[in-house]
Parts: sequence; C-alpha cells; structure tokens
Amino acid sequence: MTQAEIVPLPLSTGTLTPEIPTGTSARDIALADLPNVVASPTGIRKLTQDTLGLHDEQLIVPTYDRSALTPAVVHFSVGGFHRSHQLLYFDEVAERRISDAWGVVGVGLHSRHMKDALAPQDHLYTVVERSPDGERARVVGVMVDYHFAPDDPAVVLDLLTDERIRMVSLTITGSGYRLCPDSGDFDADDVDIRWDLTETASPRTVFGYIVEALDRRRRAGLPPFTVVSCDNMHRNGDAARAAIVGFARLRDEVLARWITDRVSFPSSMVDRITPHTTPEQREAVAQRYGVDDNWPVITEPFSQWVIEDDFCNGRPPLDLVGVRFVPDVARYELMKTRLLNASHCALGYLGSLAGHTSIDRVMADPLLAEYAEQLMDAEVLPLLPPPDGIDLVEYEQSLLKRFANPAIADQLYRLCRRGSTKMPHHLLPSLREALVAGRPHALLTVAVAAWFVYLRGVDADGRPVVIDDPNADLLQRLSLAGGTDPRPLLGVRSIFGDLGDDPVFVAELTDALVRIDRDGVRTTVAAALLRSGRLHP
Ligand SMILES: NC(=O)c1ccc[n+]([C@@H]2O[C@H](COP(=O)([O-])OP(=O)(O)OC[C@H]3O[C@@H](n4cnc5c(N)ncnc54)[C@H](O)[C@@H]3O)[C@@H](O)[C@H]2O)c1
Ligand SMILES: O=P(O)(O)OC[C@@H](O)[C@@H](O)[C@H](O)[C@H](O)CO
Repeated sequence: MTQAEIVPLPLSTGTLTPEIPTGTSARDIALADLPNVVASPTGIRKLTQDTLGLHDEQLIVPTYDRSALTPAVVHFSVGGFHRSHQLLYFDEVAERRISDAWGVVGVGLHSRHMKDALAPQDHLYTVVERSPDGERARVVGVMVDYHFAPDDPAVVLDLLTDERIRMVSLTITGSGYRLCPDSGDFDADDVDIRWDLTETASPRTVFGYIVEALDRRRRAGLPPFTVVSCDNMHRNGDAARAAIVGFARLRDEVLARWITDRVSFPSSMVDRITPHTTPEQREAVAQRYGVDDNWPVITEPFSQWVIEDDFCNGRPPLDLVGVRFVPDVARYELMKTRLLNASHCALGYLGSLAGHTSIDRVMADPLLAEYAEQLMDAEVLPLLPPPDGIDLVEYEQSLLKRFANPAIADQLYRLCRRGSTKMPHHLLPSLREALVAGRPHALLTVAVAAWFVYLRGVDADGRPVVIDDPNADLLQRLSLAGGTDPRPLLGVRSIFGDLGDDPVFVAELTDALVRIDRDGVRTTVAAALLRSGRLHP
C-alpha cells in the first residue's frame, strides 16, 4: 500500500466548506438528551426517504435506488464507528453503481436508542467529516433495516438464516468476545450465555444468534456467512473464531467442527477516529444543513480498512472503494494498535490527569504533544515491522495531526474507557518487548503510571474522572490500596502477565507514581522526556 492510499474515503460529490463552531461537551449522546430540532422555525426538515434532496444543497444524498438494495450483511452493535466506517464503504459501492447486492441490516442487542433514532428516518443518517479546513456532510442510505433484537429474536434469526446474508460483521468491543486473557478460552460464566445454550430460539447474546443461525443454515444445506470482526483487537478474526467456536462447542461438537471447517473469520484492521456525537453537534448539523437527523455521526476525513482475503460466501467488492484485501493483516494491525490506540490510551490518561477533556487540547499542550511524538518515535515505532509500502514515520506524523484535529474534539473519556481490555493489547506489549530488548521505555512507563493514578478516580485537582471498565471495581480498589506501590495492581496477571515479576520495572513504575503524586503529571512527563534525552532543558 502506498501512502497515497491512506487517504480519506472519497465522497462521490461535494466540496469542503468553511468550518462551523463545534460543541465540545464531553457528554455521551442519549436520544433523550437531544434537543428537539424539528420544532425549529428555520426550515429544518426531518431526514426521511421522502425529504431526501430537500435539505441544504451542500448535503450530499444517495442517488441510487435504495429499494433495489439486497440485504447481504448483518452488523451487530451499530455504534458511531460502524456508521462512520463500514457503512460508508458499502454506501460507496452502491453510490458508484458497483453493485446493489450489498445492503446492510443493523442489529442492536443492548439499547433501543439506535432503533428509536433510525427507524423514523428510514434508516438514513448523516456523516459529517470534519477537518481544521472545513467539513462535508453526506447522508448514508445503504442501511436497509435495523432490528433491536430483544424485541423479536425470531425475526433476527430468520434474517441470519436468509441465504442472501453472506457476511456478518461485529463491533461488539474487545470485552464483548468473552475470551479469557490467560487461556484464550471462551468464558461461559454468564447468565445470558447459559440462557443461550438452552433457549436457542430466543438468544440474548451475539454468540447465541450467530451459532443458532449457522446451525439452521447447516441443517438446511445452506452455505455459512463470513464473520468479520471490526473491533480493535489483536487478530480480531481469530478472536471472533475462538469465541464463536468456543460457544458452539458448549452446544454441539459436530456443529463446532462444521463452523471451524466452513466459516471464514478474516482479521481486519479498521481505522477512523469517531467521537461520540454531542447534542451541540447534532444541533449544529441541523442548523447548517437544514436536516433534522436524530443521530448524526461526526468523524475525521481519514479512513482505512484492511481485511484478510478470506471470505467463505462471496467477497464484497470493497476493493473498488478503497479497502485493501491482504493475505495477512498482522503488520497493519500492529502498526495501528501500537501507534494509534496505545497513544490514545497514554494521552487519554495523562491528558485527563492534566485536566483536559479532549485530545486536541492535549495536543495543543506543547509538552504533551512532544510526549506523544517521542512515545511513538523513540519507544514504539522501532519495535514494529513495517507493513508493505507504508512509511511508519510518515504514518506517525499523520497520527499527530489527526489527534490534534480540533474540529472533532475527540473526548478523552472515550479514550480512557475499558483500559483493562485495551492496555494489554495496545500498550503493554511494546513495554514488554522494550524491557526484553533493553530498549528505552520511560515514556511507556509513565503511561502505565498515569493509568494507575487515573484508576483512583480523581484527576490531579481532585476532580472525578470516569472509570468505565468491565473490571472497574477491582482495578480501583487495587490502585487505591497500592498508592505509589504498583504491586497490588501489577498482581492482576490476566492484565499484566509477568510484568510485576520484573524488579527493575516495578522500581521504575514506583518512581513514576511517586513523581506524579509529588510533582504532578506534567513535571513527571517532562522529567521522563529529559531522562530519555528527548527534551532539552
Ligand atoms: N470510534 C472509533 O473511533 C473506532 C474506530 C475503530 C474501531 N472502533 C471499534 O468499534 C467498536 C465500537 O466502537 P464505537 O465507537 O462504535 O462505540 P459506541 O459506544 O458508539 O458503540 C458500541 C456498541 O457496542 C455495543 N456493545 C458494547 N458491549 C457489547 C457486548 N458485550 N456485546 C455486544 N455489543 C456490545 C454497544 O451496545 C454499542 O452498540 C469498539 O470495539 C471500537 O474499538 C471504534
Ligand atoms: O473504541 P475503543 O474504546 O476501543 O478505543 C478508543 C479509541 O482509541 C479508538 O476508538 C480509536 O478512535 C480508533 O481505533 C481509531 O480508528
């Protein structure tokens, strides 16, 4: 892949327009929180199939026949990212008249907010790409239906058994795979999983749905569908396979073997920074484009999707719209997770402790911006095998610009959530490799220290910070118990492995914790940069 290919997904029409003021509220969107834009007297219209084309002329709308789309993809857990990324690629396939055979149906499992938002607007929604130079907005039409599964599990099972469905994709988050970090085995210790093992016609989890549907397809002599994980995880396809086969094995060994033999689980690398939409942003979209969209998506211009070329029931023609199919995604995934996602974690915790709420503000702080650059440049990047045709230094520079994008003002609380599932995949492997190789790791160590302090639940000024983590209670308890002694937390081997057995690392981490408590986070970062020779007094 050349650097030129890592570019914004091209929109079919439309130009960049001057920037509008953006809201910077850190509050997550909930439908109930949103202002009732429809009542505005300014000629703002609801977004529906019938009103397409009647909004501001700058709003790009689908020009293809939506009613001709064949549902072929079912996506579980439609959040902001699925709507800013995968759906846009499929939309482009339809918009460029490449094929109308790849319509997408969304399925939600946990909250009906998305259904309540999308159903009244014919499953249309707006994606606004924002850069410091301007923005452009596009209505996406490729989602043909959406189901909130608890309303009618039978309908979702029928859909998944429909032979037109050739691919199932997932953004269920890293913890959603229920894989034990030590053994890699599927963790069945959950009331909903137990339910799904017996009540197969009314599942509650994604595993219950997928495995029951595959069983029905097998019995009916139908081909299976490909399962594409789009979660930021190491070898996400393998994770999906381990979870789905692991669940199937608890039901029926023969079925598990059929899935192993017949279903493809390509790993993928997905990238597009997509913050949570704020009520202020929704209001701004309405005012600017005259469109009353219940839940627009704000994102950056950059987008990238690399997938292993392994599809058991037809490959969507995504290569024609910028997706790269490769034999092995490992190097792309390592590049992205260890540079982008690890930096997100580090800057999330350090920035929060320093009192910031969005990453563009962190990057506007010269010391923390220097930290971000040196973390990647000096400590992470030298450990990485470069993917074909990608200049890692150029990639790193592009990340620094993307992080600094004030037009999307990505929320730090979003970057800080689920640390216990992200740090072990994104940041700790670099630390471990640096320790083994005797390479510099002071900046990685400061990031771990910042996470430990963050887990106490307050920032440097005593303001509360959000600990949104499946292991929040345990982590907070151990962090508070340890104080500047990291050993209680490091003892959680499912997260830290044997890092706590390394006395040199324990001493370095202790030192970083003492410094943060005594001198504050910025002084600690400056000291680490000085010690690593990366900041000149
Ligand atoms: N937002 C981004 O910038 C971005 C970019 C690349 C990848 N991703 C990945 O996409 C995934 C979703 O991110 P998002 O930004 O859309 O988040 P989001 O908060 O908007 O949506 C998350 C979705 O996951 C669902 N979910 C949570 N736990 C689940 C579980 N155990 N089983 C099934 N569904 C579950 C939620 O109900 C929700 O629909 C994450 O894994 C994230 O790493 C996000
Ligand atoms: O979504 P998470 O919680 O796994 O991670 C937060 C961010 O690092 C992540 O969503 C990035 O924005 C994304 O990976 C960019 O492509």
